[in-house]
Amino acid sequence: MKDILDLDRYPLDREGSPEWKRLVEASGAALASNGMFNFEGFLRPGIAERAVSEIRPVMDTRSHVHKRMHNIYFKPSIPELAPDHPALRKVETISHTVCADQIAGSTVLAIYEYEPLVRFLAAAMGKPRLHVMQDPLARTNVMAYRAGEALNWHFDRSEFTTTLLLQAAERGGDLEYRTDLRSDDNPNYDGVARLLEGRDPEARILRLKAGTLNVFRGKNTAHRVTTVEGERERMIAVFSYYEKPGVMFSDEERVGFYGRAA
Ligand SMILES: O=C(O)CCC(=O)C(=O)O
Ligand SMILES: [Fe+2]
Repeated sequence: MKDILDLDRYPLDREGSPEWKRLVEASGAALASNGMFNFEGFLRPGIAERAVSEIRPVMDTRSHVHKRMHNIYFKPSIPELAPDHPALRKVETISHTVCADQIAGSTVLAIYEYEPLVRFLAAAMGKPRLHVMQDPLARTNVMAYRAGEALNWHFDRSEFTTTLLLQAAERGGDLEYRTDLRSDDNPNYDGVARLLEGRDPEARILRLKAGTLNVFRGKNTAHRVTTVEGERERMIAVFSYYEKPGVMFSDEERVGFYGRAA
């Protein structure tokens, strides 16, 4: 793994050492204050390109194309909102998904399963343990966005999202986010409406470099990936970890996300 990840800069493999503890502390502090942390240069030079070349053949021929209109909640309705409330404004998402079962033996899956990474992430997130997902499709997804495509405004279902950018778009394809737009006890529908109308001055744009690991607290921070422009597709791996071992999606969830149950 030391040829794949920059373990000199990010000493995940030295659990318990002073430098490991410093990294856990700094990452946890960034999560608390900024809602995210980024490990730029997490992948050694040339590794992102290698990972992309492993995935490109299946991405080009067998990825699942997801194109749909949805609201920021990914729900058909919200009981306390009228159907025409501006917080329910629909937006369009288009992406291409490759599932874990299509990339067996890949560099990306080896990183996902790397036990020191799983242990480090748990420590940074303040959890006793994290586990890889058991679901053969959902455990890791690689998403591609081509010119004109975007992942539109949403809140995440899980508290944290862990991604690894493999290839950046020439332009666009940036992570735009509005920190703490809502909270567990205040849905702030008017604030959501303002954001969707493009009138929230607190929305920020983050331009990630290929090879960066991003851990993001997205449950109450609205976010989107802006529309990709140019020839080069944006390609990103999304890692799913859970506090419980053995997590699986239902057949319905798999069909909904990937167009197939197995
Ligand atoms: O592609 C990204 O940078 C963000 C992904 C994301 O928001 C998600 O998977 O929920
Ligand atoms: Fe998200």
